[in-house]
Formats: sequence, structure tokens, C-alpha cells
Amino acid sequence: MTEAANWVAPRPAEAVTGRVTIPGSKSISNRALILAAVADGPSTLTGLLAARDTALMRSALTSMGVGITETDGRVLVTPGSLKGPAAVDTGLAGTVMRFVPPVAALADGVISFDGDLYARERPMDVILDSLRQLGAGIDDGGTGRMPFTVSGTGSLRGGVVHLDASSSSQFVSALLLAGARYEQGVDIRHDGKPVPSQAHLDMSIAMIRERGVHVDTDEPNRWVVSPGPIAARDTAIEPDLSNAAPFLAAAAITGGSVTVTGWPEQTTQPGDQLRDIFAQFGANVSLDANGLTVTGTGRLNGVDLDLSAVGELTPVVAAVAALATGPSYLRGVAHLRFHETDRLAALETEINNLGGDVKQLADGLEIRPKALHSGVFATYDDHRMAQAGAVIGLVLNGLEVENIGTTAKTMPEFPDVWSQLVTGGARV
Ligand SMILES: O=C(O)C1=C[C@@H](OP(=O)(O)O)[C@@H](O)[C@H](O)C1
Ligand SMILES: C=C(OP(=O)(O)O)C(=O)O
Repeated sequence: MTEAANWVAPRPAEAVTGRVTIPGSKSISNRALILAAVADGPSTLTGLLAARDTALMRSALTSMGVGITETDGRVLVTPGSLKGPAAVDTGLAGTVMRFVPPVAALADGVISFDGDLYARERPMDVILDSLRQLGAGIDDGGTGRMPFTVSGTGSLRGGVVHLDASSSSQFVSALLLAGARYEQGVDIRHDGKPVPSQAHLDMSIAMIRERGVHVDTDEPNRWVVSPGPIAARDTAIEPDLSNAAPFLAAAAITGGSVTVTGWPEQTTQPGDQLRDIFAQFGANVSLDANGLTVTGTGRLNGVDLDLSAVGELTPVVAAVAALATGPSYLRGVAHLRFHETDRLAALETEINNLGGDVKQLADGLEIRPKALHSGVFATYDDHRMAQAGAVIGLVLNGLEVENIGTTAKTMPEFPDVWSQLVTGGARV
């Protein structure tokens, strides 16, 4: 097999200006697919993301008996009786490896799970142990990781589950999404350091409530989902606001102006916090009927940010911080060590390889201003590392980003849209 050549990040001749349309949200798409698969009737999804993570989710669900057909960009999901045997490839998708096993526990038969090599390093023990507590048959050979099997009889008891979800909010979301379908519902009790990614928990709660599920969130660290049907619901998927981050960064860094179209007025997506984040970097930010516009001001301040609720924004924010005029502190993101790669180590290594001054903190990064030089930016199969490399490449000649194709995890068109925007072709 020949290695793909490194991608040379385009360096703009002038301030980056244009309009960008971002495809559907990964997190909303994969939640909508899961919920439609266990709903009480067929649902039509529009604007569904077409990327590796959503393709894996679709295959996982169809392999267990869910009907999924697509006509002119409208995806019809028809729930079927879930059954094994089936084999689920999770790739490197956290939403597939954590959200599908609680659905597999409702199937009659054996469902086996495996994924990319690095997927075997991502924590799975919390969801596997939770499913055991709820009555599922799990065989992971005692590893708490992939590969594993889930064996079911077509229904699950459910009830109280004690867990520590401080390493990933996805453990709680996974149980929230399927829990109404368990005989006793699910009563999730978290005990440990805070659960990260509150924005994604809010998204799960909002999406089940929109489908008629009752969930009680009155007590901190406890989520009680009542048993009952999940209503089918046609859903229009919002654009992926986290994937807007590098494009908005291009405006802030080069003193240009970029509009991301279709920015929702109200959303649970973590990317909505980019409005505040870019304002803190010193850019002008405005939201109107055209979308969200970030306009660079020639200033790029250092920032001190708690990103615990919106951790997936960290790689691109770190890239912007590496080009700022003052020191930055990105806090509350220790759990990024368990993402597609150890993102704190990866950002420290790759920015410092370009001459930067990045230090890992116990729960984040300290990034000090230092002149960078060109080189090769490794991406560790992490789509957001690739985006971070593209952002730093805006100010360096010929920065090479290794495996830009890894952006296909959530946005296969990233290299094309980026090159068009950065080299002057406005895109609508
Ligand atoms: O539920 C989701 O869709 C996600 C939750 C978050 O996971 P963690 O809580 O593990 O950070 C986030 O980082 C990930 O990109 C998507
Ligand atoms: C952490 C991420 O993905 P995953 O859904 O695989 O956890 C991410 O997209 O930044």
C-alpha cells in the first residue's frame, strides 16, 4: 500500500473572505439515527451528515434489522425487530462505539463490536459495565475494551445504574438515548469527577424530550428516563458548528471575514460557543439572517477558557491560540486524552515541532506566543488535528499536514472547501 502524500496547507495571499456552508452535525445526525431506529414508526431525516461516522452508524443499524433508504437526500429510517447475529464496525467513532451497544442490548441474538486499531484504546468499560448492571450479556474477555459482544433476548430489564462518566459524556448520552425502551427505563447515577461535555448531554436530553420521552434531571448527576415509546419524528439536521471552527478561525487570523450560513438561532451544539470564543480572541462576531460572521480585527489576544462543556473545539482553538500575541490557557479538558488520540499530547508535540511553546497542564494546555516555522504536522487519524494543522498553515509557507483524508470522519469535503475559501474562491 502506498502512503498518501502529505497535504500542503494553502497559505492565503490576502485576508480570507467568503461564505461557507457546513454539512450536517455529526452529533445530531448519529443521535437522530439511533432514536429513529428505536422509535414507534418511520422517520425522515434531512440534512443528515454523509461522512465516515454516519456511514458507520447507518451500517451498524441496518446490520441489526433497521431499514434505512435514501431518496434525493431524504433518509427514511424504518425501525425493524432488532436481531443478531450482526457485526458492527465502529471505526474510530465514539458515537458508534458508545451509542450502539445499548441498542444492541435490545436485539435478539449476538452483536459483535470491533473498530479501528486505536478504537481499542478508547474507554468502553463504563458503558459495558452499565449494560451488565441493566441485565445485558456482555463478553469483553475481561478487558473493558473492544472487541466485545452484546447478547440479548429482544428486551432488557433496565433500572438503576451506577457509573463514573468523568472520562466521557457519551456513556450517559448512550443510556439516555435508548433507556426509554428498557422495561424499567433507566435511572443513571453518576459518581465521580464532573461529567464533561455538558453541551452534548443537553443535546441528548433535548432530542429525547422532543420525541416524547420523559427524563427527570432535577437532581445533579442523576438522569431518570421513564419507560415508554420513543415517538418517530421527522428531523432537519443543523449544520455542524464544531466543523465551522477552522473556517471562522481563518477570518480571525488573517483579518478577513467569513460567514457560515444556516447558523441556528437556538441550538444545543457546543460549536455555538465559538461566538464567545472568537470574541475573546479579539474578532468581531455577528449573527444575523445571513449566518454567523467572524471578522478579524488585526488583533489576536491570548485567551483563558474553560472548555470542559465544549471539549471537541479544543484542537482548533489551540491552533488559533498558538498564533495569538499573548499566552493562552485552555482548561477543563483532561478527558481529551481519551479522544481520537491523546489530543493534549498531540497538540503539544505537533505545535512544539513547529517551534511553538505548548505545555500540557493536568487538565488542559498552556500555549505561549512563539514564532513558528514550517514543517510536517502529524494528525494521528484525528480529524480535528488535521483542521488544526490547516489553521496553522494559514501563516506558514508550505506546512505539510499528514493524512488530511482523516477529516472524512465528519467532513469529507474539508480539504476542498478549505482550499477554495483560503485561495479566494468564495463558496456558497
Ligand atoms: O455525544 C457526542 O456527540 C459527543 C460528545 C463528546 O464526547 P466526550 O464527552 O467524550 O468528550 C464530544 O467530544 C464528541 O465529539 C461528541
Ligand atoms: C471526540 C470526537 O469524536 P467522537 O464522537 O469519536 O468521540 C470529536 O469529534 O471531536
